[in-house]
Amino acid sequence: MGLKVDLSNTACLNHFSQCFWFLFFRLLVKVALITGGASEIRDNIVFLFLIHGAKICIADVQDNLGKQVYDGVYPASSYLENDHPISRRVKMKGGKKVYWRMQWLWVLVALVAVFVAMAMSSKTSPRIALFGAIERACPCARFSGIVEDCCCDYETVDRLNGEVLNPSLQELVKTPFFGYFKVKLWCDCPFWPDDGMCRLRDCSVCECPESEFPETFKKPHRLSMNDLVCQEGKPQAAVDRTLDSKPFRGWPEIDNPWTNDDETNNDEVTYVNLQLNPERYTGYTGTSARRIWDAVYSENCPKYPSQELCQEEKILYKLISGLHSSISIHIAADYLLDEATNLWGQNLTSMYDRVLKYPDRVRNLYFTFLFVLRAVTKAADYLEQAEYDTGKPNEDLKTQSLIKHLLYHPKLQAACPVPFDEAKLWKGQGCEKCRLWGKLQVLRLGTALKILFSGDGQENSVQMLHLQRNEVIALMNLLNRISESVKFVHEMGPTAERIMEGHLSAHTTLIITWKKIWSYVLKN
Ligand SMILES: Cc1cc2nc3c(=O)[nH]c(=O)nc-3n(C[C@H](O)[C@H](O)[C@H](O)COP(=O)(O)OP(=O)(O)OC[C@H]3O[C@@H](n4cnc5c(N)ncnc54)[C@H](O)[C@@H]3O)c2cc1C
Repeated sequence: MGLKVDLSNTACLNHFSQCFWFLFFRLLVKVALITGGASEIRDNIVFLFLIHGAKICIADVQDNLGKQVYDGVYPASSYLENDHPISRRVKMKGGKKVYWRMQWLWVLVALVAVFVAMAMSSKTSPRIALFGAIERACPCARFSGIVEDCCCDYETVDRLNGEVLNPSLQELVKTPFFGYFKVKLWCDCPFWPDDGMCRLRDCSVCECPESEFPETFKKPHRLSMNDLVCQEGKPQAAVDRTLDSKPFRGWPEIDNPWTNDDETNNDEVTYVNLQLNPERYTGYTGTSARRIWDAVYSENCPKYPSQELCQEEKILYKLISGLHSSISIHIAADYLLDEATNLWGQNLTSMYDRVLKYPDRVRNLYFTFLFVLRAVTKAADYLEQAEYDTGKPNEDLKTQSLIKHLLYHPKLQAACPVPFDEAKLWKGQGCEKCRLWGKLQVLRLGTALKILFSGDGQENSVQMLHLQRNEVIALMNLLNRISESVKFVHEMGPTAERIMEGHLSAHTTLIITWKKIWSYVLKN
């Protein structure tokens, strides 16, 4: 049959998409797509439905040759009216009942096909149940086994994070001790002139009045020189020491040699309430923001991804990348969706485009989490004995008990006692290479590095570790931030991937399907 139908005819297509059954079938196809049906079956279902819709559409066009083309909605029920070609044809074979039976047959066939597709895909892909409930499988089937260079597997990390770490950390960062951070927000950029301006109001930091900042934080505690044991004639290197039986000796005001920031100059520092300054989308984008990341990567990992990189350099790269992933996840988790209405929410597309699409970035996030967790557990004795005094005794007791709960939780001890084995790295004295990190200006990671690579790597060393109050605050907040990112990836990652990958394959499928319809129509 040499039927010529112009499928680009908009009236036809309008009518096409308004057909009730076609929409219903399309819904079923969507379910098949979301559940990740095997591509062959999925294509055929789409093809089948579109052909059915096309037949109705063709019949309409045939029926209206020489008449005015339809305008507006043509409801499905009108197929059953007397003057409609299909219902007329159906009536000749027994009237409306036969027609309806035909439609139910279609529905039955469609449902069977969808369930077969779901069953076939269930072995290989994470699932969404038919009515929207997310089945909690592994975060992404791709991430299983031991986290590279670490001593725990992905499943354990997700479980421990969900059951122990994240809930405790969320509580901990709300306590007064961990809620305030002393920071020098303004300093000259050593790399290029920068006005530090960004587009959104949300970019600016909400500083807190000095009166709100705990009094105890303002009294400096200087270590006596007896506490400092010189190493290679550099007193600043002497603060890097492993732990002894009485680790905590008050909060010192000594600069961290692993970072460039000098927060000890009290004239220029401001106090921020971290709860009022969540890490989220700030509108800091474009070349300015990207330039910073470029500088961070090129300064610290100039040869990446060359094979010549030594283990230490690879670790440095993974830490930066993991931190970068965590920041990107937070931006996506709390995004300004509509500036006009000030609507905030999750942006799963951004999360997918910036992080999930690149499995290495997810792996680096998990790696950084375990690295920082190891720093925290290694400093357990120190952190347990530290004073969390903010002048609010009840709150401070709670802080102390939360710290103990976190550090000595039996599940953590049992499942992941040594999240990362730093003993395999930086065995030599001094480790000038590691001091590259000083350029990072990232106090948080700097603190983790300071704990992990203090002293000469001997577990029994009696030399001392001294942490600033600000460093401990930064460290626990960092652990919490990465814990949030890992949790978000675990909970929302599969949905984001399914939506994004579904979109991509839906577009591809549609193009292929239109081609099939076109050649089918031409042949018949
Ligand atoms: C320290 C720091 C903190 C920031 N905090 C915020 C914030 O709180 N809120 C906010 O809105 N913006 C923040 N920004 C800016 C934000 O990180 C992005 O730079 C900005 O949103 C622009 O993003 P982008 O998509 O252009 O790519 P960027 O995130 O700028 O990435 C630049 C390039 O780095 C590579 N890359 C990206 N991610 C990774 C990864 N995980 N591992 C390896 N390579 C990667 C890619 O090639 C990418 O094109 C921060 C930037 C920095 C440097």
